[in-house]
Amino acid sequence: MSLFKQLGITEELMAKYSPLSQLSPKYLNQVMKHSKVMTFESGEVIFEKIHELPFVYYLLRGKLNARKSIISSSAIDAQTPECLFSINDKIPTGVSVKAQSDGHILMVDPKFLDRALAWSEADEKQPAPGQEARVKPRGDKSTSAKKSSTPARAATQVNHESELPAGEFDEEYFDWMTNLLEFPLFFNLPPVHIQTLFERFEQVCVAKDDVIIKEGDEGDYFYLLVEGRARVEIDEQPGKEIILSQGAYFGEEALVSETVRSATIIMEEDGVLARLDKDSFQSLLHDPIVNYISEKEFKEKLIDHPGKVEKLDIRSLAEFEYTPLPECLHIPLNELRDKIPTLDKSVTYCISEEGGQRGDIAAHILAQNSIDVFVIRS
Ligand SMILES: Nc1ncnc2c1ncn2[C@@H]1O[C@@H]2COP(=O)(O)O[C@H]2[C@H]1O
Repeated sequence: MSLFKQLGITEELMAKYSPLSQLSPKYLNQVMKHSKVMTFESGEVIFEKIHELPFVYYLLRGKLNARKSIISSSAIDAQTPECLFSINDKIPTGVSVKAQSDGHILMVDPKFLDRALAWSEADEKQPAPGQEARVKPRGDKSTSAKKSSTPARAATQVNHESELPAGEFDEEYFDWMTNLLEFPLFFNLPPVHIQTLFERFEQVCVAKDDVIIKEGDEGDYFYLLVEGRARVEIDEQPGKEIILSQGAYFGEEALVSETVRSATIIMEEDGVLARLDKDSFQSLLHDPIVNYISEKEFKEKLIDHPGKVEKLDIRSLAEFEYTPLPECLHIPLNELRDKIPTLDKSVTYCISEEGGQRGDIAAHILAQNSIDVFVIRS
């Protein structure tokens, strides 16, 4: 029997802990697969004058004593509600931790947890049923893009004969692309990137029922829906109808958060896509859109532009309540789209570091809505 089973460490149990409680079952399962258990006996020294904690630690059973100095120490007890959060903030630099009883700790890989949270949050974006594209098309609806005569069956099996060589778009298509560049997503692009962007986009003809992206697959391309409609299907939300129409784009989340695809995208009708490979997306779209600043630079901005710079925390309510950030606006990532109208477009929002990779997804959402945004990273 595995140690997890022996100690009763189940997904059901871990779903009570924060922020693990925000993960849908499939992501929680993955996080647990990337976790380890540490058992300890009463009197054992678990951490000796610790400098950096390599894991996120959850005390599941037992009592610990964190000792700063001969006169200063604090108890950590698995039975208390505060242990439903990680105990990392109770073990600052230089502290030694001794077990007061037998017990065990779950050690979670912080990077993997961060990704899983970003990935899970992305899954939870729930636009109203039948919600249309995030980017509305402008210009002529028609396009003379060449159509595939043989339907493609999957993203990896698209009919390559139907692709136009990179950069060879017909005139009408080029107009459509030019219009697209007026949309907020492309606002911050350095002009030099625009031409390269045209060159790197590949045009792909697709047929009704083609699976363009499959949930759980590795991210490879970013897509624009040039013609036709597509359906978004999310395993965790069966029956929910999300339709993307001409002008929409998709496939950015796996590339932004470096996780697998958060949804399946299926063509509702014959259509045309423009796709950009991962590296080009990263260098031509992601990097110019998601700008990072340090905490020091953020503070300088606050002084230089009084009232026009605000820190934004996109963590969940539970995380925020447990470790609130002073003077910080809090909007959980899964509510951000809905709250866009409440944001002041004359303000630059700086997303706090605590949100990890979810901050990058938030930056994309804000940038798409013409809001100036930075992500704070040390
Ligand atoms: N709720 C949603 N509404 C619209 N598009 C979505 C939604 N969830 C996921 N997507 C898109 O579906 C894509 C699936 O692949 P990615 O995770 O790379 O990026 C995802 C988004 O672009």
